[in-house]
Amino acid sequence: MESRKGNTAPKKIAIQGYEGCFHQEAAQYYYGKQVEVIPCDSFRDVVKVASDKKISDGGIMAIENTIAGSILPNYNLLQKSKLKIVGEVYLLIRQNLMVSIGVPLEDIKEVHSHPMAIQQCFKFLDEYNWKLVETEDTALSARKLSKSKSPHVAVIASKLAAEIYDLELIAPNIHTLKNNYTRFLILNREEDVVDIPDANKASIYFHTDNSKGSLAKVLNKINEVDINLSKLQSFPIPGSDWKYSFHADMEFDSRDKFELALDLIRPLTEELRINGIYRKGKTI
Ligand SMILES: O=C(O)C(=O)C[C@]1(C(=O)O)C=C[C@@H](O)C=C1
Repeated sequence: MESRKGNTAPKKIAIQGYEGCFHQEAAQYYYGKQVEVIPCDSFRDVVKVASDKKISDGGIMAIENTIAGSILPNYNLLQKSKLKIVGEVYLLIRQNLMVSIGVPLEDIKEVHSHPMAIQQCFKFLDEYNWKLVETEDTALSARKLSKSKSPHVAVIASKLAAEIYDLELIAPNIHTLKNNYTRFLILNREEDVVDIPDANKASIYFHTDNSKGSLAKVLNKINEVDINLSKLQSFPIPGSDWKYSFHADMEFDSRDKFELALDLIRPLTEELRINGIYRKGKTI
């Protein structure tokens, strides 16, 4: 299921950020414009709210970006939660520098934004001697600036945020690479997950006994059944003296191949968990 646009009742979806943030854009793409987003200050809060069926129908969480890389703590949050990945969205991110109306570039002393947004603009920011201030969210930073009207603060956020909060876009498209994409995961509670018949992607978590060649054996089996390993992320297992666990994303053209891969790698792993079976996301 790529998109749930057209479904009747608007979904209540936990997102990281506020009106005008990139998570909202991802939510509107996946669930349709009528989606009711529940703004959260942190990814931890997204997981908490998304896990609570009295408050929400799930959540959306950024997981990686083509410039700034993986958001590693989010893999851990996912691992500890009972949430499953049911979809994904790849969103083109355009970062812009904005100020209170009339503030010239020379007067800027500080730039406020989400750490991932700041990281996406280092090439531009390195040309100035501004203090970089990490905040909860791009759009919230814009909202705060619209209230404080500080003549020394600039914000990195979307064009939409500049419009909503009536800020002046002083430098557009300041992200380091044109192809600046963020991948967002669509998360549902385990009990609400329905089987997606045309699923062609899965995310798994596993660790081996850490013996020589144990990871290579797992990867060889995945290759043998003609599955494309689209991402492999390692993490230290806390308290294990430098042993590692792995999160793998796999793309396949038949569900049978994926099930076969699981059967083949299960005996080679000490723990194997399926974090989600879903349709590969579109790039928008
Ligand atoms: O601050 C926002 O607008 C967000 O939606 C967060 C976030 C992220 O977590 O990566 C989303 C997309 C961009 O990569 C920058 C920031």
